[in-house]
Amino acid sequence: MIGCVPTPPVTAPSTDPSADATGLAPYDAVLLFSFGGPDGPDDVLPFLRNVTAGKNIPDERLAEVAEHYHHFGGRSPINAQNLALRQALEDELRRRGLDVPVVWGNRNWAPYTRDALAEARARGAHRLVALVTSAYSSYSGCRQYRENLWTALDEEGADGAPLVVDKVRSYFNHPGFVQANVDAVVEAFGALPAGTAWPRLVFVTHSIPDTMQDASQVAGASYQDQHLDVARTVAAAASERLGHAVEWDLAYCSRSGPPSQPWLEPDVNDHLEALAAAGTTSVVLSPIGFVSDHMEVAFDLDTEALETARGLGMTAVRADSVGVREPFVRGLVDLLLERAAIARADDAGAPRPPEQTVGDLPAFRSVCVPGCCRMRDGVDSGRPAACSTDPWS
Ligand SMILES: CC1=C(CCC(=O)O)c2cc3nc(cc4[nH]c(cc5[nH]c(cc1n2)c(C)c5CCC(=O)O)c(CCC(=O)O)c4C)C(CCC(=O)O)=C3C
Ligand SMILES: [Fe+2]
Repeated sequence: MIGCVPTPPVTAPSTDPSADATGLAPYDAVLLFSFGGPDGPDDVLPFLRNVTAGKNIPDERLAEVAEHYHHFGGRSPINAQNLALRQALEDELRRRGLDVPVVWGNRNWAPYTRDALAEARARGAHRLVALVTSAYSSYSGCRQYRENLWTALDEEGADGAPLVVDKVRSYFNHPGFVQANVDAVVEAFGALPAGTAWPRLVFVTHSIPDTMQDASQVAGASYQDQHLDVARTVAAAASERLGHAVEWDLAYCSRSGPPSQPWLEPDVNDHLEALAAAGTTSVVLSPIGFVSDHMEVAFDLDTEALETARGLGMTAVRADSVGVREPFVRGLVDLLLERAAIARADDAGAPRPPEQTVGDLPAFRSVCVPGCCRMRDGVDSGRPAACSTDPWS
């Protein structure tokens, strides 16, 4: 009936690829691969030392970040969130008749990557597919995970045949991730108190050093451009759902280098001040740079940025990150199946299947090119990394 046509979903309904009998073959386990976080006050300092080893982070910044964790009882929400995601993935895999274990490992805290690989081996796995809990490509969200994985594979496989691990592409422009963000933004608009002025939508992500931003372009589109692509797509879909044009910006949080080192700007707090000065009285913050409401969201946004907004007399609501929202979890399982179909095509020397995307950018590579996401423009981090065609891997 004309006039009752529902808004087309961002996710194009697809035939369920798991209907194909090959399922996740050649993979026999899934690695949920994350950052890690402290489980109690005694973990905070050793965790921070793990994260910042070899990094140029001033001591004052470390002390300040330790305080963020202690403010929440010395415990990051990230581990419980990863357990919930693992459960949601297992449930969705079972729902589709895909019976493979999901093991969980972190770069910076227990359970470590190496332990997860050992668990997968104990459960009979030989070849794993890894899902990184970072949707975007840069040294921090791609290569650093692959370097850690290379080391963990080397250590875990020291006494026998190493496991093989392939990685799902950076999935910022996968329909499931985008759809879950659209849903969260639309809900956040609905959560503003009645009578609030039409808000500005401020997308937020983790700041990175300008040098890392420059280096990220090797992957095809820079870290910043990946976010701008998602922001545009989410804002357009949200405008359509809300029946009103949404004006948006991209701002950054969690900068941590020395002040002399340029990082991506504007900082979300500075940006809120600029918006207030220009007459904006209400905002929705959408943390598109993060997949769960971990410490960077709980502290930098919910504690700091919302406080800044209140101090400026603004009405502010934070949209959820994608977490275990259904379109996101479904999308991750679609990505696992997509990666398996790519592996089968590559193994057979056959053409790869099409990959689903939304927005203006193409699907990112499943196997990174040499030097992908290297730390500094023109200079490799000098460490071998898994899941790439680097000559040493
Ligand atoms: C792009 C990006 C993501 C998103 C992609 C992804 O999710 O991977 C991310 C996520 C996270 N970052 C996290 C925590 C920290 N990040 C730090 C430091 C840094 N992050 C960076 C970038 C990113 N970080 C960078 C360029 C640095 C400087 C040092 C370096 O070059 O690596 C530091 C050191 C102290 C500080 O200076 O803040 C901490 C404690 C947690 C855990 C939260 C929890 O515990 O709940 C998570 C999920
Ligand atoms: Fe990469």
